[in-house]
Amino acid sequence: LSQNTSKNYFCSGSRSCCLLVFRFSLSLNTLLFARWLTAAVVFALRVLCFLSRTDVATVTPWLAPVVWEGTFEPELLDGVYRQKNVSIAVTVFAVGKYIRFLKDFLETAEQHFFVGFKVHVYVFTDRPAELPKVEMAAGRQLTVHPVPAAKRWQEISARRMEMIQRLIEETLLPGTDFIFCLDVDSKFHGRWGAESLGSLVAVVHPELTFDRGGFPYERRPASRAYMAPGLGDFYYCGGAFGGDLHEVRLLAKTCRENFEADAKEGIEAAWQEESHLNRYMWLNKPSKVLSPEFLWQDFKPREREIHVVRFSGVVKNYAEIRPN
Ligand SMILES: CC(=O)N[C@H]1[C@@H](OP(=O)(O)OP(=O)(O)OC[C@H]2O[C@@H](n3ccc(=O)[nH]c3=O)[C@H](O)[C@@H]2O)O[C@H](CO)[C@H](O)[C@@H]1O
Ligand SMILES: [Mn+2]
Repeated sequence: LSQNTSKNYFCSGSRSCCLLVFRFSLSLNTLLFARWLTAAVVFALRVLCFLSRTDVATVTPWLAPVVWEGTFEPELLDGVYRQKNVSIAVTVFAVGKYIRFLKDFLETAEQHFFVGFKVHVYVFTDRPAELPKVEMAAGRQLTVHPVPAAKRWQEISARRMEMIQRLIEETLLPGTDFIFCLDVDSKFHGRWGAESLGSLVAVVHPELTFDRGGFPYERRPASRAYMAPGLGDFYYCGGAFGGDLHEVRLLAKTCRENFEADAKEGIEAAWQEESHLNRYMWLNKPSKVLSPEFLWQDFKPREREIHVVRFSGVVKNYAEIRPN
Protein backbone atom coordinates (compact mmCIF):
# COMPACT_ATOMS: atom_id res chain seq x y z
CA LEU A 1 0.00 0.00 0.00
CA SER A 2 2.66 2.31 1.01
CA GLN A 3 4.53 1.38 -2.20
CA ASN A 4 1.39 1.98 -4.25
CA THR A 5 0.69 5.15 -2.50
CA SER A 6 4.13 6.39 -3.01
CA LYS A 7 4.02 5.19 -6.62
CA ASN A 8 0.68 6.84 -7.15
CA TYR A 9 1.88 9.83 -5.36
CA PHE A 10 5.01 9.87 -7.51
CA CYS A 11 2.98 9.30 -10.66
CA SER A 12 0.44 12.01 -10.03
CA GLY A 13 3.27 14.30 -8.84
CA SER A 14 5.23 13.88 -12.04
CA ARG A 15 2.11 14.43 -14.13
CA SER A 16 1.22 17.65 -12.41
CA CYS A 17 4.84 18.65 -12.56
CA CYS A 18 4.85 18.10 -16.34
CA LEU A 19 1.60 19.98 -16.60
CA LEU A 20 3.06 22.81 -14.60
CA VAL A 21 6.18 22.99 -16.78
CA PHE A 22 4.01 22.86 -19.89
CA ARG A 23 1.72 25.59 -18.58
CA PHE A 24 4.70 27.66 -17.49
CA SER A 25 6.41 27.46 -20.88
CA LEU A 26 3.07 28.22 -22.51
CA SER A 27 2.55 31.32 -20.40
CA LEU A 28 6.21 32.27 -20.90
CA ASN A 29 5.76 31.96 -24.65
CA THR A 30 2.54 33.94 -24.46
CA LEU A 31 4.30 36.57 -22.44
CA LEU A 32 7.22 36.75 -24.84
CA PHE A 33 4.84 36.87 -27.77
CA ALA A 34 2.81 39.62 -26.12
CA ARG A 35 5.95 41.62 -25.45
CA TRP A 36 7.14 41.13 -29.01
CA LEU A 37 3.72 42.13 -30.33
CA THR A 38 3.64 45.26 -28.17
CA ALA A 39 7.13 46.25 -29.35
CA ALA A 40 6.11 45.66 -32.97
CA VAL A 41 2.93 47.72 -32.56
CA VAL A 42 4.82 50.57 -30.86
CA PHE A 43 7.45 50.52 -33.61
CA ALA A 44 4.78 50.51 -36.33
CA LEU A 45 2.97 53.39 -34.63
CA ARG A 46 6.20 55.34 -34.42
CA VAL A 47 6.94 54.78 -38.09
CA LEU A 48 3.38 55.74 -38.95
CA CYS A 49 3.67 58.75 -36.72
CA PHE A 50 6.81 59.92 -38.52
CA LEU A 51 5.27 59.26 -41.88
CA SER A 52 2.07 60.95 -40.81
CA ARG A 53 3.74 64.38 -40.77
CA THR A 54 3.28 64.68 -44.48
CA ASP A 55 0.81 67.46 -43.67
CA VAL A 56 3.65 69.93 -43.02
CA ALA A 57 7.11 70.71 -44.38
CA THR A 58 9.68 68.95 -42.20
CA VAL A 59 12.76 70.12 -44.08
CA THR A 60 13.61 73.43 -45.77
CA PRO A 61 14.99 73.71 -49.32
CA TRP A 62 18.42 74.33 -47.73
CA LEU A 63 18.05 71.07 -45.78
CA ALA A 64 17.43 72.46 -42.32
CA PRO A 65 14.94 70.44 -40.24
CA VAL A 66 11.60 72.03 -39.44
CA VAL A 67 10.72 70.73 -35.99
CA TRP A 68 7.17 69.49 -35.46
CA GLU A 69 5.73 67.11 -32.88
CA GLY A 70 6.09 63.61 -34.28
CA THR A 71 9.36 64.23 -36.12
CA PHE A 72 11.80 63.49 -33.29
CA GLU A 73 12.46 61.21 -30.30
CA PRO A 74 12.49 63.44 -27.18
CA GLU A 75 14.34 61.08 -24.83
CA LEU A 76 16.92 60.14 -27.42
CA LEU A 77 17.67 63.80 -28.20
CA ASP A 78 17.86 64.84 -24.56
CA GLY A 79 20.23 61.93 -23.91
CA VAL A 80 22.54 63.02 -26.73
CA TYR A 81 22.85 66.56 -25.41
CA ARG A 82 22.85 65.66 -21.70
CA GLN A 83 25.92 63.56 -22.38
CA LYS A 84 27.61 66.70 -23.68
CA ASN A 85 26.56 68.55 -20.50
CA VAL A 86 25.35 71.54 -22.53
CA SER A 87 24.40 74.82 -20.86
CA ILE A 88 21.59 77.04 -22.05
CA ALA A 89 21.14 80.76 -21.47
CA VAL A 90 17.75 82.46 -21.79
CA THR A 91 17.17 86.19 -22.13
CA VAL A 92 13.85 87.68 -21.19
CA PHE A 93 12.90 91.36 -20.97
CA ALA A 94 10.36 92.54 -18.43
CA VAL A 95 10.33 96.33 -18.70
CA GLY A 96 7.58 98.46 -17.15
CA LYS A 97 4.30 96.65 -16.60
CA TYR A 98 5.57 93.57 -18.44
CA ILE A 99 7.10 92.49 -15.12
CA ARG A 100 3.68 91.01 -14.32
CA PHE A 101 4.24 88.24 -16.89
CA LEU A 102 7.52 87.10 -15.40
CA LYS A 103 6.19 84.81 -12.66
CA ASP A 104 4.20 82.58 -14.99
CA PHE A 105 7.01 82.61 -17.54
CA LEU A 106 9.56 81.42 -14.98
CA GLU A 107 7.27 78.93 -13.25
CA THR A 108 6.21 77.24 -16.47
CA ALA A 109 9.82 77.24 -17.73
CA GLU A 110 10.68 75.16 -14.66
CA GLN A 111 8.06 72.62 -15.71
CA HIS A 112 8.76 72.42 -19.44
CA PHE A 113 11.90 74.21 -20.66
CA PHE A 114 15.02 72.02 -20.83
CA VAL A 115 14.08 70.08 -17.72
CA GLY A 116 17.18 68.39 -16.26
CA PHE A 117 19.61 70.69 -18.13
CA LYS A 118 21.86 73.53 -17.00
CA VAL A 119 19.74 76.63 -17.59
CA HIS A 120 20.61 80.24 -16.72
CA VAL A 121 17.84 82.82 -17.12
CA TYR A 122 18.90 86.45 -17.58
CA VAL A 123 16.10 88.86 -16.72
CA PHE A 124 16.38 92.44 -17.99
CA THR A 125 14.11 94.77 -16.05
CA ASP A 126 13.75 98.31 -14.76
CA ARG A 127 11.84 96.98 -11.74
CA PRO A 128 14.20 94.58 -9.94
CA ALA A 129 12.31 95.15 -6.67
CA GLU A 130 9.22 93.52 -8.21
CA LEU A 131 11.01 90.34 -9.22
CA PRO A 132 8.81 87.33 -8.38
CA LYS A 133 10.14 84.57 -6.16
CA VAL A 134 10.29 81.35 -8.12
CA GLU A 135 11.94 78.20 -6.87
CA MET A 136 14.37 76.79 -9.39
CA ALA A 137 15.59 73.21 -9.67
CA ALA A 138 19.23 72.26 -9.12
CA GLY A 139 21.41 73.35 -12.03
CA ARG A 140 19.12 76.25 -12.90
CA GLN A 141 19.66 79.86 -11.92
CA LEU A 142 18.56 83.42 -12.57
CA THR A 143 20.44 86.71 -12.85
CA VAL A 144 18.89 90.16 -13.04
CA HIS A 145 20.26 92.92 -15.26
CA PRO A 146 18.85 96.37 -14.54
CA VAL A 147 17.86 98.36 -17.62
CA PRO A 148 16.38 101.86 -17.92
CA ALA A 149 12.64 102.34 -18.41
CA ALA A 150 11.53 103.53 -21.86
CA LYS A 151 8.79 105.74 -23.25
CA ARG A 152 8.11 103.71 -26.39
CA TRP A 153 7.47 99.96 -26.55
CA GLN A 154 9.08 99.84 -29.98
CA GLU A 155 12.33 100.95 -28.36
CA ILE A 156 12.16 98.32 -25.62
CA SER A 157 11.47 95.61 -28.12
CA ALA A 158 14.23 96.73 -30.50
CA ARG A 159 16.88 97.47 -27.87
CA ARG A 160 16.86 93.82 -26.90
CA MET A 161 19.34 93.08 -29.69
CA GLU A 162 21.92 95.47 -28.27
CA MET A 163 21.61 93.97 -24.79
CA ILE A 164 21.74 90.40 -26.05
CA GLN A 165 24.92 91.20 -27.98
CA ARG A 166 26.49 92.77 -24.89
CA LEU A 167 25.44 89.90 -22.61
CA ILE A 168 27.02 87.36 -24.96
CA GLU A 169 30.26 89.32 -25.30
CA GLU A 170 30.67 90.35 -21.68
CA THR A 171 29.19 87.46 -19.72
CA LEU A 172 28.42 84.33 -21.69
CA LEU A 173 31.49 83.85 -23.91
CA PRO A 174 33.13 81.40 -23.46
CA GLY A 175 31.34 78.83 -21.34
CA THR A 176 27.70 78.82 -22.38
CA ASP A 177 26.73 76.63 -25.32
CA PHE A 178 23.33 77.87 -26.51
CA ILE A 179 21.07 80.86 -26.01
CA PHE A 180 17.36 81.46 -26.52
CA CYS A 181 15.84 84.95 -26.56
CA LEU A 182 12.18 84.85 -25.61
CA ASP A 183 9.20 87.19 -25.15
CA VAL A 184 8.08 87.45 -21.53
CA ASP A 185 4.34 87.72 -22.23
CA SER A 186 4.15 83.98 -22.76
CA LYS A 187 3.88 80.68 -20.92
CA PHE A 188 5.24 77.19 -21.53
CA HIS A 189 2.56 74.51 -21.91
CA GLY A 190 4.56 71.61 -23.28
CA ARG A 191 8.03 70.23 -23.62
CA TRP A 192 10.70 72.50 -25.11
CA GLY A 193 13.97 70.53 -25.11
CA ALA A 194 17.03 69.48 -27.07
CA GLU A 195 15.06 69.19 -30.33
CA SER A 196 15.33 72.99 -30.51
CA LEU A 197 19.13 73.14 -30.39
CA GLY A 198 21.07 74.25 -33.43
CA SER A 199 23.62 76.84 -34.49
CA LEU A 200 21.04 79.37 -35.72
CA VAL A 201 17.42 78.73 -34.77
CA ALA A 202 14.33 80.63 -35.93
CA VAL A 203 10.66 80.10 -35.10
CA VAL A 204 7.94 80.36 -37.74
CA HIS A 205 5.56 83.16 -36.75
CA PRO A 206 2.28 81.68 -35.48
CA GLU A 207 0.08 84.11 -37.35
CA LEU A 208 1.95 84.06 -40.62
CA THR A 209 2.66 80.46 -41.31
CA PHE A 210 1.63 79.63 -44.81
CA ASP A 211 0.86 82.62 -47.02
CA ARG A 212 4.15 83.98 -48.35
CA GLY A 213 2.41 86.76 -50.25
CA GLY A 214 1.08 88.19 -47.00
CA PHE A 215 4.32 88.23 -45.03
CA PRO A 216 4.72 91.67 -43.42
CA TYR A 217 8.41 92.13 -44.25
CA GLU A 218 9.77 95.68 -44.42
CA ARG A 219 8.94 96.82 -47.95
CA ARG A 220 10.61 100.25 -48.10
CA PRO A 221 13.96 100.00 -49.94
CA ALA A 222 15.31 102.80 -47.74
CA SER A 223 15.39 100.44 -44.74
CA ARG A 224 18.17 97.96 -44.10
CA ALA A 225 15.46 95.41 -43.30
CA TYR A 226 14.09 95.67 -46.86
CA MET A 227 12.79 92.55 -48.54
CA ALA A 228 11.84 92.81 -52.20
CA PRO A 229 8.48 91.35 -53.24
CA GLY A 230 8.73 87.64 -53.99
CA LEU A 231 11.70 87.09 -51.67
CA GLY A 232 11.62 85.25 -48.36
CA ASP A 233 11.37 81.71 -47.01
CA PHE A 234 9.22 81.89 -43.90
CA TYR A 235 8.12 84.81 -41.74
CA TYR A 236 9.94 84.30 -38.45
CA CYS A 237 8.87 85.78 -35.13
CA GLY A 238 10.82 88.21 -33.00
CA GLY A 239 9.46 86.64 -29.83
CA ALA A 240 11.67 83.54 -29.93
CA PHE A 241 14.99 82.80 -31.59
CA GLY A 242 18.32 81.31 -30.58
CA GLY A 243 21.32 79.21 -31.43
CA ASP A 244 24.95 78.98 -30.44
CA LEU A 245 26.58 82.05 -28.94
CA HIS A 246 28.65 83.01 -31.95
CA GLU A 247 25.74 82.89 -34.37
CA VAL A 248 23.35 84.74 -32.08
CA ARG A 249 25.99 87.37 -31.30
CA LEU A 250 26.39 88.02 -35.02
CA LEU A 251 22.63 88.12 -35.55
CA ALA A 252 22.10 90.55 -32.63
CA LYS A 253 25.04 92.75 -33.70
CA THR A 254 23.86 92.96 -37.32
CA CYS A 255 20.21 93.64 -36.44
CA ARG A 256 21.25 96.25 -33.90
CA GLU A 257 23.63 98.04 -36.30
CA ASN A 258 21.05 98.03 -39.08
CA PHE A 259 18.33 99.25 -36.73
CA GLU A 260 20.56 102.08 -35.51
CA ALA A 261 21.71 103.06 -39.02
CA ASP A 262 18.03 103.17 -40.09
CA ALA A 263 17.19 105.31 -37.03
CA LYS A 264 19.90 107.84 -37.97
CA GLU A 265 18.11 108.25 -41.29
CA GLY A 266 14.75 108.59 -39.56
CA ILE A 267 13.35 105.19 -40.51
CA GLU A 268 12.00 102.46 -38.27
CA ALA A 269 11.25 99.08 -39.86
CA ALA A 270 7.61 97.94 -39.91
CA TRP A 271 8.11 95.40 -37.08
CA GLN A 272 11.30 96.79 -35.56
CA GLU A 273 13.85 94.10 -34.70
CA GLU A 274 11.55 91.41 -36.09
CA SER A 275 11.89 92.95 -39.56
CA HIS A 276 15.69 93.05 -39.25
CA LEU A 277 15.71 89.49 -37.96
CA ASN A 278 13.72 88.36 -41.00
CA ARG A 279 16.13 90.07 -43.37
CA TYR A 280 19.06 88.48 -41.52
CA MET A 281 17.51 85.00 -41.64
CA TRP A 282 16.89 85.42 -45.37
CA LEU A 283 20.57 86.10 -45.98
CA ASN A 284 21.87 83.68 -43.30
CA LYS A 285 19.61 80.66 -43.41
CA PRO A 286 18.78 79.18 -40.01
CA SER A 287 20.22 75.72 -39.43
CA LYS A 288 17.01 74.70 -37.70
CA VAL A 289 13.48 76.04 -38.04
CA LEU A 290 11.01 75.54 -35.20
CA SER A 291 7.34 75.19 -36.05
CA PRO A 292 4.77 77.55 -34.49
CA GLU A 293 4.36 74.95 -31.70
CA PHE A 294 7.31 76.86 -30.21
CA LEU A 295 5.46 80.18 -30.12
CA TRP A 296 1.74 80.02 -30.45
CA GLN A 297 -0.79 82.67 -29.33
CA ASP A 298 -3.48 81.95 -26.73
CA PHE A 299 -6.08 83.95 -28.66
CA LYS A 300 -5.60 81.82 -31.78
CA PRO A 301 -7.72 78.69 -32.14
CA ARG A 302 -5.38 75.74 -32.49
CA GLU A 303 -4.85 74.73 -36.12
CA ARG A 304 -4.89 71.10 -37.27
CA GLU A 305 -1.13 71.02 -37.84
CA ILE A 306 -0.42 72.02 -34.25
CA HIS A 307 -0.40 68.78 -32.25
CA VAL A 308 1.30 70.35 -29.22
CA VAL A 309 1.50 73.95 -28.02
CA ARG A 310 4.86 74.27 -26.28
CA PHE A 311 5.02 78.01 -25.67
CA SER A 312 2.27 80.54 -26.21
CA GLY A 313 1.69 84.28 -25.89
CA VAL A 314 -0.95 85.25 -23.34
CA VAL A 315 -3.85 87.51 -24.20
CA LYS A 316 -3.05 91.08 -23.14
CA ASN A 317 -4.53 94.52 -23.34
CA TYR A 318 -1.93 96.45 -25.36
CA ALA A 319 -3.42 99.86 -24.49
CA GLU A 320 -3.22 99.13 -20.77
CA ILE A 321 0.17 97.46 -20.64
CA ARG A 322 2.41 99.35 -23.06
CA PRO A 323 3.92 102.75 -22.27
CA ASN A 324 2.64 104.25 -25.56
C1 LIG B 1 4.95 86.56 -31.33
C2 LIG B 1 6.02 87.50 -31.63
O1 LIG B 1 6.95 87.18 -32.28
N1 LIG B 1 5.91 88.74 -31.12
C3 LIG B 1 6.62 89.91 -31.62
C4 LIG B 1 5.57 90.96 -31.73
O2 LIG B 1 5.09 91.07 -30.40
P1 LIG B 1 4.10 91.30 -29.33
O3 LIG B 1 2.94 91.98 -29.86
O4 LIG B 1 3.94 90.06 -28.56
O5 LIG B 1 5.11 92.34 -28.58
P2 LIG B 1 5.31 92.50 -27.06
O6 LIG B 1 4.38 93.54 -26.59
O7 LIG B 1 5.29 91.19 -26.40
O8 LIG B 1 6.80 93.08 -27.01
C5 LIG B 1 7.93 92.25 -27.18
C6 LIG B 1 8.70 92.01 -25.87
O9 LIG B 1 9.36 93.22 -25.46
C7 LIG B 1 9.37 93.32 -24.05
N2 LIG B 1 8.59 94.51 -23.64
C8 LIG B 1 7.78 95.16 -24.51
C9 LIG B 1 7.09 96.30 -24.13
C10 LIG B 1 7.20 96.75 -22.80
O10 LIG B 1 6.60 97.75 -22.37
N3 LIG B 1 8.00 96.04 -21.95
C11 LIG B 1 8.70 94.94 -22.33
O11 LIG B 1 9.40 94.34 -21.51
C12 LIG B 1 8.75 92.04 -23.51
O12 LIG B 1 9.75 91.09 -23.30
C13 LIG B 1 7.84 91.63 -24.65
O13 LIG B 1 7.51 90.25 -24.57
O14 LIG B 1 6.09 92.18 -32.26
C14 LIG B 1 7.09 92.75 -31.51
C15 LIG B 1 7.40 94.04 -32.21
O15 LIG B 1 8.60 94.25 -32.63
C16 LIG B 1 8.24 91.77 -31.35
O16 LIG B 1 8.86 91.48 -32.57
C17 LIG B 1 7.69 90.49 -30.72
O17 LIG B 1 8.69 89.62 -30.45
MN1 LIG C 1 5.02 89.17 -27.06
